[in-house]
Amino acid sequence: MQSTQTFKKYKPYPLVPLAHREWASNIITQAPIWVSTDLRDGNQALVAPMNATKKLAYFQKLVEMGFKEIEIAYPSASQMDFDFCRMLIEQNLIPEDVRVAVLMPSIEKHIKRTFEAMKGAKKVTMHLYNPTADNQRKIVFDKSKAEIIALAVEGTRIIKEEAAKFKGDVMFQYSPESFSQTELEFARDVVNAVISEWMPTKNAPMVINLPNTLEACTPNIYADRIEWMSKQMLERDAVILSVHPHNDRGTAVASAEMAILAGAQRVEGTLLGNGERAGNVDLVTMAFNLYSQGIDPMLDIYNIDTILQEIITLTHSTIPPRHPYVGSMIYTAFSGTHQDAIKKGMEFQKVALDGYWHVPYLIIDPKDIKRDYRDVVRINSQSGKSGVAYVLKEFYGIETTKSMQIEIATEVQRLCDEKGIEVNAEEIFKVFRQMCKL
Ligand SMILES: CC(=O)SCCNC(=O)CCNC(=O)[C@H](O)C(C)(C)COP(=O)(O)OP(=O)(O)OC[C@H]1O[C@@H](n2cnc3c(N)ncnc32)[C@H](O)[C@@H]1OP(=O)(O)O
Ligand SMILES: CC(C)C(=O)C(=O)O
Repeated sequence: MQSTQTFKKYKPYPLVPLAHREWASNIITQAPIWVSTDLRDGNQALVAPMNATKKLAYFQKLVEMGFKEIEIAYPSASQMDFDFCRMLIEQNLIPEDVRVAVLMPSIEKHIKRTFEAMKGAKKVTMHLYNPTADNQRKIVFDKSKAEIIALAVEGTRIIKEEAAKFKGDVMFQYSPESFSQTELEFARDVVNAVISEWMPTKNAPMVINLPNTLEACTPNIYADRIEWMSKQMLERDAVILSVHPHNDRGTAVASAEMAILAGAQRVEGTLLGNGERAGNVDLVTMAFNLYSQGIDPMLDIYNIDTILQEIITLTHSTIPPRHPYVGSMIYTAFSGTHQDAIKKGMEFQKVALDGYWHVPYLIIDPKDIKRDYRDVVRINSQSGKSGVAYVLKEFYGIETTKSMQIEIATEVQRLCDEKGIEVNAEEIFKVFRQMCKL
């Protein structure tokens, strides 16, 4: 093995001084406020960002799924983004119950341009961000902590001034971008300075969004940070605490879930986790995680295969076969003992009286998302007699005795070994016919 010390250039992530940690004893009992950022954060990561026609088709899918808050653009970034906002507003394409969100930097001309883009919108979230992490302050902005706070407060002040003239309902959102690498005390100071400038009330709350911009710590530490911030924030009752997890360490879903345990009320993410680098948090997986715990996900995920087919066409992406809940292989077992348990579980499920799902190895009932029970078992050299019996029953309605199953499975196994790949139902039926001399 090559000897290398390069790992030493990475600093370990600091622990959080949390005296009485509460989140670890909590459970999730309801869906958070979902915010899709597919059309902004998701879109900015595509090789070919969507044009207005594609964005509109995507927007309509998000509405169909039941999203009530959708980040649609960074309007001051490009004419395309600006025009997309105008199109939605002027053609009255935003349903009454949907709030659209737009992102802007703390730069006066950008803020004014953003308000111009949103003129006529009935419900809008004006989302201000500026990076706050040490490396951003020093390297990118060459600003002191006090200057970074001043930048955030000045942006807030300008938005407040513009919002006072705006006809629609404005929700203000602030993100200390790169929160995940910002010293906690400083993140608190920036956020509290912004809250003090905006002065939200219980009846007119604002959003504080704490992004895991570059996911750099384990989900438990992110949760500690969220709980710490939640306890240190001014006007907590007038703040909707939001999170925006990214997936750099591959743990965005866990981070988001633990953040909810720690007090987050709102989650920003994308369908299938599209987004910068390793992506944003995957809201489809999050919604199904709630669903599989008996919690209403508050999103229409029942036609998810149809919706996602349209989404991946728009973004030129694919769904990995092992993607949780929605991959093509998620409800399929090849291995014999799993197939045996599934077969027995399916039989038990037919007579179960308690209304709950009991089938081993299937996280949810595939029928809930209109998948076919036939695909639950596929046969290769790892399969056994129960699997073969399952296929004969599902595809041909053939009941087999245990001794027949052993005989057929032995021959099917020989065939699989010979072919080195799975055998299909037709081939299994052929073996059955030969054995039974039909
Ligand atoms: C984590 C996120 O996803 S944040 C969103 C990221 N999305 C995007 O960047 C897409 C939209 N961005 C853009 O269109 C452009 O970057 C713009 C219009 C914002 C700025 O464009 P330009 O003026 O050409 O500068 P550039 O793209 O190089 O951006 C860097 C400048 O913005 C400043 N800046 C970056 N973020 C912010 C912010 N939130 N508030 C204020 N200034 C900012 C940087 O300090 C730098 O300023 P400098 O030129 O004085 O050094
Ligand atoms: C602007 C913020 C919310 C962002 O996109 C991020 O931090 O990833």
